[in-house]
Order: sequence, then structure tokens, then C-alpha cells
Amino acid sequence: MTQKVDIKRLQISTDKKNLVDLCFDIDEATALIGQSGSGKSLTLKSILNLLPSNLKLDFEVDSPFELNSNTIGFIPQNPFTSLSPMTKIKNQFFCSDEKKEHLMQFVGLDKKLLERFPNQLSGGQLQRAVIAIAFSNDIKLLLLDEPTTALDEKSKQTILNLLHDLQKKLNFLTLFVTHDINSIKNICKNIVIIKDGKVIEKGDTKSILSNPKTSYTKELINSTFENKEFRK
Ligand SMILES: Nc1ncnc2c1ncn2[C@@H]1O[C@H](COP(=O)(O)OP(=O)(O)OP(=O)(O)O)[C@@H](O)[C@H]1O
Repeated sequence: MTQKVDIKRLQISTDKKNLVDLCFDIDEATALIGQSGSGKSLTLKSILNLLPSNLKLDFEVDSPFELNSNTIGFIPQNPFTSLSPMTKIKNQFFCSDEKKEHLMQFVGLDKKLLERFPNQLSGGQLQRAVIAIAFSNDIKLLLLDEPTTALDEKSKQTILNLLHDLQKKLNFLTLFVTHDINSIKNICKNIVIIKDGKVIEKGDTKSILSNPKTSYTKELINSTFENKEFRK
């Protein structure tokens, strides 16, 4: 497994106030969890170097690889808007035809779908294609921004199972951003809970779920997750 990415300081501010001030590791698969407005998207945008220009970033990171578009794959929330609508799926990859076909097979899609335009795929198929495209490069880090929110329950499970499978077969780190603890319990080994741009709790998934330290974490767990298997 690739060594961890150690985010020593990630501070985002406007000229009037601090929005985010975090310190955490991306170790194997890590979930970043918080309610709306807690700073999840801004954190991802900082790592992707896509922060809006009105915001100031102070970022200190210790990473075993350079963080750039060749090493990072990004899966956004909505597969319907994340691909170019007028471009066939096959032309949205950045790799050889042979690798495209291999990646499509890897995510469980028929290679014939390479010839289609995005609007000719279902939501679940499209998100699988987006994941395949993210692996065009030999990525070291996969960032996921609520990747199942726009999908129905069955497609959601397919995508979560696929991610679990990919982690077992390929060597990459994962940062999974969500407000839904339930969706990451089988995928992420670690959880970082954030509130108002600050880490309020972090640790391994099992202990956070079985023994949450703050009422905010308890609320997040209770709102999304019947975690009977962790509550003895
Ligand atoms: N460009 C910006 N300028 C000023 N403030 C911003 C900007 N973008 C986001 N914010 C503020 O920063 C805070 C964190 O926003 P962010 O989008 O990271 O939240 P989030 O946790 O991703 O929320 P959600 O789950 O609703 O997407 C919010 O208070 C938001 O209003």
C-alpha cells in the first residue's frame, strides 16, 4: 500500500474569516465526514488546486508522491454533469484503446458502451465509467465527493461494492467525502469528522462508530446509520 499523505496544515480563509483549519492523514482509505457547510468541498478543491480565487490557502503536506492531475483521480457527486456531453465515452479517457477496454471491463461495463455518449448510459453505468476514466492515469490518490448521492439505492450499492473491489485489487489511497457515515463503513478504515472547518474527532472507523466521543458525531451516526453491528 502506498504510504499515507500527511496533511499537516490546510487553512482556507477569505479576507474576513477563516473557513477551514484542518490537520489529518489520508491513510489507506479515509473518510472526511461533516454536515453541510463544514468544509468538505473546499478541502477537496484545495487538494485538487481548484480553490476559488477569492479564497486564500495555506497548505503544508507531506506526501510520498507529487499531488497533481496525473496522480490524483476525482469522482464528483453527479455523473450526469461530470463528463463532456458531446464527447463519446471512449474519447474521455487519457490512455490507449487497450487500456480503455480493460478499465471498462474492470468496472463491470461492456466495452461497447465506449461508443456511446454520456446521456446514453444510466446513472450507475455513468458513474462506473467516470471511475474507469479516473484510472486512465496510474493514480495514487482517489478523491470522492459524495459519489453516490445522485444515484438510486441499487446503483449506490453497485458503486460502493466496486470501490471496495478496486481497493483490494489496486494500490491507491482514498479520501471519501460524505455526510453519510453508512456509505463508507466497508470502504474506509479511518474517519475524520469535521465541523465548521475543524477536526472534532478522528480515528479508526470501527471505534468511531462504536464509541463516538461527541454529540455531533452521534448525530451524524444516528441520522444515517443503523449501526447495530457496532453497538453491543
Ligand atoms: N468561494 C467562497 N467564498 C466564501 N465562502 C465560501 C466559498 N465557498 C464556500 N464557502 C463557505 O465555506 C464553508 C464550507 O463550504 P463547503 O462547500 O466546503 O462545505 P461542504 O461541507 O462541502 O458542504 P455541502 O455538504 O453542503 O457541500 C461554507 O460556510 C461556505 O459558505
